[in-house]
Amino acid sequence: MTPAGRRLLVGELRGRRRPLAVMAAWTLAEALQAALSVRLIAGALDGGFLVHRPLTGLGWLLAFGLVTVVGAFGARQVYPPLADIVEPLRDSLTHRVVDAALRRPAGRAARPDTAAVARLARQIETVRECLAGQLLIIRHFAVTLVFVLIGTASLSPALLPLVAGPPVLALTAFVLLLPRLAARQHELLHAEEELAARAADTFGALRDVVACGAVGRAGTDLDATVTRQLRARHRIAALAAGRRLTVAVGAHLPAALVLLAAPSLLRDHRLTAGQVVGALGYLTVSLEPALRTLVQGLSASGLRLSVAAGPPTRAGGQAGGPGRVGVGVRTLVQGLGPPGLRLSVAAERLAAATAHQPGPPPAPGPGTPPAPRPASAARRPRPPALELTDLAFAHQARAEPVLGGLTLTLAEGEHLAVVGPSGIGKSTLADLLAGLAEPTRGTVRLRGRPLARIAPGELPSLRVLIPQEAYVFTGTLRENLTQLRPAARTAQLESAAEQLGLTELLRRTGGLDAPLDPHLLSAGERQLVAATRAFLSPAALALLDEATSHLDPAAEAVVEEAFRARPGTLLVIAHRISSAERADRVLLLDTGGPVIGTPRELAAHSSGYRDLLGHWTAGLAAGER
Ligand SMILES: Nc1ncnc2c1ncn2[C@@H]1O[C@H](COP(=O)(O)OP(=O)(O)OP(=O)(O)O)[C@@H](O)[C@H]1O
Repeated sequence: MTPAGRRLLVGELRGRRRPLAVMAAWTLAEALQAALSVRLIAGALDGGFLVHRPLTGLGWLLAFGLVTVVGAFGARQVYPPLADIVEPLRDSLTHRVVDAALRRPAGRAARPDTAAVARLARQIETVRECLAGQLLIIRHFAVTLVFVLIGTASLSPALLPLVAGPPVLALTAFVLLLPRLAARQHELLHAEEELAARAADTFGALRDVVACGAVGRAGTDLDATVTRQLRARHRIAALAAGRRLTVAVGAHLPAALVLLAAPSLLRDHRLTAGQVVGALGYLTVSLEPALRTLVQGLSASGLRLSVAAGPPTRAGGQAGGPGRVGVGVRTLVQGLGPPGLRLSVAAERLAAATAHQPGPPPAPGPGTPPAPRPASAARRPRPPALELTDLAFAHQARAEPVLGGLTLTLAEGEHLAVVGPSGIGKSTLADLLAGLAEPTRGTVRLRGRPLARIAPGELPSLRVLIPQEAYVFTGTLRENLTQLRPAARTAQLESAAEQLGLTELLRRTGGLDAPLDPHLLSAGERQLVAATRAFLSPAALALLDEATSHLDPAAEAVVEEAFRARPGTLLVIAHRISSAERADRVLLLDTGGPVIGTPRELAAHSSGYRDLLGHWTAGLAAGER
């Protein structure tokens, strides 16, 4: 247990001396039964029924019944003081955690943590339940062991060495095993959290995964995480087998030794049949269940306690060394790391489903010669970069269409901003242009080619979509940035990083070839990586769907300026007014129908655009943007 954890628990328990003392007193009453019951049965046999004095035997049994009632009453009375210990502990922990959480400064969270309250309650419940369980288990075992030893010695001192040695040996082995079990438990939790985080990242950024043709890579990543979790589970299963051995050595071995020694001890009149039955009773009825409960309880609820309140794990935002068992108040306050969500099956299926999917053919590199054009093509005027004709889309045949017939042409090199109220269909438009959704009616043409006739594998070389939820995979920054242009040289990568404002991240993470852990990046940094990857792609059409929403306005301007300067056409679904105002033209999607014009024209003639400007400006004034 870490010093912080020990301090927390000791501090909490110190204030509860009285209930602890009451609990100890009732424990003694409960233990009286364990200590006397077998002795009384042996007395009934040896002093009563075996010597043909049934009334004496019944007297012993009556005493046995009384002791059992006292023991049961004692067992019942243990719970009120236990509640007096753990219930205030829960209140105290909740108070400390909430207090610390409220005082914590708002940082640049990697992503919003909406489940924090539920996790907080669960972690505290775990600590409370496990602490109560631990107190009961340890108290019960200690009392049982002492009274089993005293009871056995009172039956026959000759049995004591046979009964005392193995439990002590087993306990020592178990105590030595506990830290390794704890370490394995942490390892498993870590693997489960990593899997949950990776699955959430991948599923959350599925649009980006598909848009940048990284389905195979995402599947491989998930597969590796699933394998790590499986290995951790195997390791913990192997260690868990050691717990059964502990019970066998601690309780079954002494019973076997008593049975082996009994014939010679009976022959030498150093032992009676009743004493043999009594000793076996102590071992099988009292010691074995107490030891089994201790071993299972400590390695299950004890490790749960250590994990619930132990060091934070990587997915929780901090490195935590395995094997550090403890109730860290800092962890309770800060961490409350993501629960080990059991997504392994889903992730395994995804990995299996994507393992054989063919990826897109490699995008042409900078040095790739352009495809030969037919002689007649040289004479034809260059087609527009993007042409939408009567484009309509509905999610279902009888559903209200999201887009109802949009016609629009974008020239090569043009910069269009798309604006409109939430839910009007901006992302749907981006999906249609990226080929991720099929129009219900109308056509999309990229440089004159109908999108519907372009093979999916060719799409990444023609258009690139950067959605709000960016996909960054484990590997190096170089691998992430060259996903869409594998042949990009270091100088190109560095220049792109410079233009998009990624240099600081490059420096912090240790350069292009240093390992990159996506979970250590903020949402904005992930967007920067995705934007730089898209910037480097050979696609002439870049579609930014609120792709810079997690960046501040200055960083957003840097990214958009870089894309404006890049050869090709730019369509930005605007997140801020500044973004729309930078564009050559603005497409307003509104309930009254689409309107297009320069920012100035729309401000002058479109009441819908003016409404949006007002909304944005009010937001700015309120400090929202
Ligand atoms: N899979 C779906 N099935 C049915 N309706 C959907 C589905 N996905 C989106 N919609 C609906 O389609 C409409 C357009 O959604 P879309 O995400 O394109 O809007 P948006 O303008 O991008 O919104 P926002 O600015 O909030 O991102 C919304 O009303 C949305 O609820």
